[in-house]
Amino acid sequence: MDRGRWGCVIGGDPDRLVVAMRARELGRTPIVVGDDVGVVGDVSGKVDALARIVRVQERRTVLRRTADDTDPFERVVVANADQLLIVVALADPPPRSGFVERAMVAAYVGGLQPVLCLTKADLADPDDFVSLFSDLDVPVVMAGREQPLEPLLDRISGSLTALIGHSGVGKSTLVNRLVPEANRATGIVSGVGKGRHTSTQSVALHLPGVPTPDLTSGDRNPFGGWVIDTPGIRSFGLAHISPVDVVAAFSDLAVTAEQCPRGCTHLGPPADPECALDTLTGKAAQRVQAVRRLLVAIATNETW
Ligand SMILES: Nc1nc2c(ncn2[C@@H]2O[C@H](COP(=O)(O)OP(=O)(O)OP(=O)(O)O)[C@@H](O)[C@H]2O)c(=O)[nH]1
Ligand SMILES: [Zn+2]
Repeated sequence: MDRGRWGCVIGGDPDRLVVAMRARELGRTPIVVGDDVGVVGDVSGKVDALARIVRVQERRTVLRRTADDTDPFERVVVANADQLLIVVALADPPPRSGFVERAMVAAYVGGLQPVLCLTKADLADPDDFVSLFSDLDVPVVMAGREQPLEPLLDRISGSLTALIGHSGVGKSTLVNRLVPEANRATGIVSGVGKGRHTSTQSVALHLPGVPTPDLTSGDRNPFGGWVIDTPGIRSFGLAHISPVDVVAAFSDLAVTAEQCPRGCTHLGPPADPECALDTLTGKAAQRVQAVRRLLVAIATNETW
C-alpha cells in the first residue's frame, strides 16, 4: 500500500473533509492544509482514521511562495484560507517591512485578506511601523502576550485564518492562547534578530467556543473558526508573481487597468507613461500609489 497518497483528516462527510496535518501527494497534486478533499475508506472522522483521498476540490484561495525570487518552484503554503494574519513582533526580532510587504502581496494575489497582527508591544511602540502600511487599509490588530485577545477573536471567528510570521515573533505563544490545547512549542529567541525554528509543520486548529464546523452545509465557508499555524519561515520569495497579477488582485483597479496599453506593467511613468491607472482620481488614485509602492518594495527588497 502506498501510504504517501493517504491523508490525515479530521471530520466531515465523504465529500467534504479537511486535511488537517501533513502535506501529501495525490498523483502530482500536492495537498496542503485547508484543502477540501474527497476521500473513500474510513471516513468516521475519528482521530487517525485513514481514508484515501481521491480528489482535491478547486481552491477558492491559495497562498503561495517560492524559496527566493529566482526559484521557479512554487510552494503552496495553505489553501482556502479567508485571511492571512501576518504576525510581526515590534521588537526581538525587529520588524521587517519587506517581509510584511511580500506576505501582503501573496495574500492579495491569492485571494486572502491580509491582516497585520502585532506582538511584543510591551517592547516597542507600534505607531511608526503601522504607519508604513496605513494607505493600504490593511486591518491591524494588537495581540501581544499581555494584551486582550478579543480584538483578534472578533476578526478571526467564523473564518479560516492562516498565521504566518518569522520565527520568534510569538506566533506559537499566540496560538496557544487562542487554542489552549494546541500545545505549540514555544522557544527562546536566539542570536540577533532570528529565532530558532520551533514549529515544523502547518496545522489547522479549531477555535474553542466557536461552533463546530458543519462541513455539509454548503456554505461558502463551512469551517466555523479555524486558525492554521504555519512554521516560522526564513524567506518569502515571489518568483511566481508579476506586477500585473498584483494589480489584478485589486478589483477596483483591475477594471481600469484593462484600458492600459499592451504590456503595461502599471508602474506608471517613466516606465509606463500611458498607464490607465493614472487617469484615476481621489481615493482610487491614492490606492494606485499605495499599490505601486508595494510593487516597488517587493521588486527591490530581499526575500525576507
Ligand atoms: N516581550 C514579549 N515576549 C513575547 C511576546 N509574545 C511572545 N513572546 C516571547 O517570544 C519568544 C518567542 O515566542 P514563540 O511563541 O516561541 O515564537 P514563534 O513565532 O512561535 O517562533 P517559532 O516557533 O520559532 O516559529 C518566547 O520567549 C515568548 O515568550 C510578547 O507579546 N511580548
Ligand atoms: Zn497600466
